[in-house]
Amino acid sequence: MVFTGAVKTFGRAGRSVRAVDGVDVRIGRGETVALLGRNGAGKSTAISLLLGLNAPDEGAVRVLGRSPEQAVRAGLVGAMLQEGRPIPRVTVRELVSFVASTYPRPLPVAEALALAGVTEYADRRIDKLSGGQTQRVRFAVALAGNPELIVLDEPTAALDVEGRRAFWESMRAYARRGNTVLFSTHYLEEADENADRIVVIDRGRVVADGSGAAIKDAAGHSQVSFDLAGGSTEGLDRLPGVVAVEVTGDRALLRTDDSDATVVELARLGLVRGLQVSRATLETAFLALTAPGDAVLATTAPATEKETV
Ligand SMILES: Nc1ncnc2c1ncn2[C@@H]1O[C@H](COP(=O)(O)OP(=O)(O)OP(=O)(O)O)[C@@H](O)[C@H]1O
Repeated sequence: MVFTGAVKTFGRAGRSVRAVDGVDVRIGRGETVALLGRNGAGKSTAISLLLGLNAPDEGAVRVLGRSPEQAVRAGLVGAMLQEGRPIPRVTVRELVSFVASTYPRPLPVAEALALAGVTEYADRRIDKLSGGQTQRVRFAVALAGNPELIVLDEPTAALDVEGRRAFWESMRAYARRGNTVLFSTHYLEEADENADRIVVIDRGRVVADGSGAAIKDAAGHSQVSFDLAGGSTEGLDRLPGVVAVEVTGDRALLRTDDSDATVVELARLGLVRGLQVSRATLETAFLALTAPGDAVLATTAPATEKETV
């Protein structure tokens, strides 16, 4: 799956929004990729381009070597979108069987039900299920055609903790079969826990692309603080890794992109009283990347060695 300089603008000249503003992303076969961004960042619009629901104004989007429309028509792409269709008054098994019958090479129905974790209530009517159960039925529907790529737009938005856990377990079982997954979320932990790679999107642009660890390293500085105990602050900004120094009262706070090196040098200097280290989190990185105003542009190595979907 490849976005090449993709642009999608809504509205007329003068009052237009570039919802997707020059996106270049390549996803390899078998990868699980999270599209992470705040509300209105452009995630759903990017997904609509991928599914052929919208056409890019500029650039191109290709899926499995075809146009998105062709890939969807060939049953190669399954999707679970935000706006739920009305829930039919049929059983789970009836719905999944019907959807499977419309594809050229569907999954056996029992397999789709098992993968989505809905076997237990397969003979219940969908309109009698809980929100979490319904969401997993929607996942079973997306799997029914045996797609190679599945696209999930904020799949766990309305789920409680247990519902989320169960949902991600199902998603990972599907990914382990060698399939490709792209999901959007604004939950950082979900992206970090369930994706091999995170693409952070902000104001329609990709502002970071890499593993959770790489994004943390690139944009989220660790903090090292210690008591000055009356000592001087001279030279602290030149310690290894240090990118910023703040002093509050008698406490120094160093922002560093290599906390180990900073701590080793502080220890050598004997500056260890009340020493505390807080590691960069994906959250600090995400906030830095999507800060209002000029975003910190930090794109980490996106190159994938896997065959492109
Ligand atoms: N059909 C449309 N007409 C006009 N503007 C739109 C349309 N769809 C999206 N937009 C605008 O494009 C921008 C990106 O929206 P999009 O829905 O892609 O973001 P998102 O990251 O999916 O947000 P959320 O997390 O809230 O779902 C927003 O400013 C939105 O208002």
